[in-house]
Amino acid sequence: MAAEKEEKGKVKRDINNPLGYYDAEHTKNVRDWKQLFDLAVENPAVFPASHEPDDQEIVEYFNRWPENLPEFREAYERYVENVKTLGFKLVELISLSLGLPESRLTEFFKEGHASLIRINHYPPCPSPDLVLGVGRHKDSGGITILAQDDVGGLEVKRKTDGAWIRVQPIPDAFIVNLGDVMEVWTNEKYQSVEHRVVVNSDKERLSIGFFFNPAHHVNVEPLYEFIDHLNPPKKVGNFKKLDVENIQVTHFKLSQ
Ligand SMILES: O=C(O)CCC(=O)C(=O)O
Ligand SMILES: [Fe+2]
Repeated sequence: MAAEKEEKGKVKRDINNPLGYYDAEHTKNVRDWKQLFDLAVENPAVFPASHEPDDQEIVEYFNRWPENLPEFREAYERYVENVKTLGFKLVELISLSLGLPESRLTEFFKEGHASLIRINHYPPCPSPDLVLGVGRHKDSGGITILAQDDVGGLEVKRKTDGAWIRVQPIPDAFIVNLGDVMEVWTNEKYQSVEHRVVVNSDKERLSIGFFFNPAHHVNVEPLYEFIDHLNPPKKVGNFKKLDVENIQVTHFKLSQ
């Protein structure tokens, strides 16, 4: 147990680099019942230095690799290559489903997309009615491709009546969520989905999210194809300016 704590300490997020292990994530100022490990997808990973809209500065972050798990890096790199390919494919299909050319949206992900992988571990919780694994939120980027084990706990909010609907785990299947950036591009034709994670008292749960984010220099605004006199632009702004939480790297609250 002590050795495990020491190993986690070696790969812990710090003030200079928000990637790595973290166990004090907050959603809407409430602490989540989970531990996480964040990794960048591109190398180097380039992000805005802050979420101030006028700040043009960028920063590069490096991944942390656990010393005692040499096979982790190789497995990660293989996973990333494949999930990235799937991400580009899905965004092409989303473009086509909107009546746009196949590459209309993927062009925003070229030249260093700011994508992240987050590995979530939700330990069993003695009071599952009092806390959430992750509080309600929307993902900020383009799309999220989520792998989960067979325990369950993810819930999405149904837009028609606000009810929380459990997403039943399906073996070997991914869950794909639309994020805020997709909602802005499509001028709200496609909307990001609110979701949360509930925990339980007897089983731990694992999930891995791939957050497919456009490149840091992309100005996220409604595409002209979705603007006309009946549909004025609903949200304008920069990716950095969006009211994001949870995954935007510049938005992380650092504990030290
Ligand atoms: O663990 C899950 O199923 C979802 C986690 C999540 O929503 C997130 O990390 O943004
Ligand atoms: Fe999420």
